[in-house]
Amino acid sequence: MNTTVVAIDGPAGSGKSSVSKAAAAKLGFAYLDTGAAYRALAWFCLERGIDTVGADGITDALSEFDFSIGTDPDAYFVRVGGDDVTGDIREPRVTKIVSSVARVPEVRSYLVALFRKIMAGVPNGGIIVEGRDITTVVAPDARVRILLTATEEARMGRRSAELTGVDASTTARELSSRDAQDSRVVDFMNAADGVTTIDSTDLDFEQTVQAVVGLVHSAVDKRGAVDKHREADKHSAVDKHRPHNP
Ligand SMILES: Nc1ncnc2c1ncn2[C@@H]1O[C@H](COP(=O)(O)OP(=O)(O)O)[C@@H](O)[C@H]1O
Ligand SMILES: Nc1ccn([C@@H]2O[C@H](COP(=O)(O)OP(=O)(O)O)[C@@H](O)[C@H]2O)c(=O)n1
Repeated sequence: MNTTVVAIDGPAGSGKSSVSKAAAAKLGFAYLDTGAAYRALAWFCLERGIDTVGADGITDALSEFDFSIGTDPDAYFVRVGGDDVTGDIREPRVTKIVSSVARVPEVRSYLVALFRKIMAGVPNGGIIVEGRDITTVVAPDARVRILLTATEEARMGRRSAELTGVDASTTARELSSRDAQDSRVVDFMNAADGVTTIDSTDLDFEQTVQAVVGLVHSAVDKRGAVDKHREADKHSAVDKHRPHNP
């Protein structure tokens, strides 16, 4: 079966993870959170006491980085070796260093290859893959490519609502400096050619999920129509060339 790949990029707090997971569940698709892999590697470096200022220690760590992730949107998990790190990778100490880990070219090529392998092995009819470079690097040929945005104010408001006990202005400062650092590696603020922008600033969560699901449905319907057309053309070509037996 042909897997429908849906690629979603966007800045921190735009709703990539939560919206992609909910949309995947609605569509019966798999879900791949690529940011979780960068976070898990950052967590692994902290556990091992690896210096993340220089790139060498991080690159060396890749050979021992035993990462696994759940792609069922209803049974999401992130593991490193025998440790379930699903919650730990969201800790502020990980968020603080993740961009330093993600800027290393060897890390990016290693993880991009891993993402493609995971995408190729999904059992479902489709997969939603979300991150920063999915529409441009990981899956530029995806059937549906989306840039999910929201104003900085909306994104910061959403993120600080999630992080209880952390001062809102600290969250805002950290989010904007992480976006700035990440933007130096890949452009996820501007839609590449052929990428559809969904601005969720004035949409609630359900409306945003619906916008993604709607784009997927129309792309799949369009593809179905093209396939039917091709099939009809094929048959008429066969009929044309069939020897006429009176
Ligand atoms: N359209 C929306 N309206 C309101 N809240 C939203 C919307 N989209 C996402 N959220 C909430 O914003 C927060 C950040 O979303 P998240 O999926 O973690 O973003 P990202 O993965 O892009 O960093 C979550 O609490 C999520 O439920
Ligand atoms: N495709 C991706 C996904 C994430 N990342 C990095 O991983 C970090 C964490 O990603 P995330 O999606 O979990 O971040 P949030 O937007 O959820 O806060 C980002 O800040 C980037 O540094 C990346 O470089 N490329």
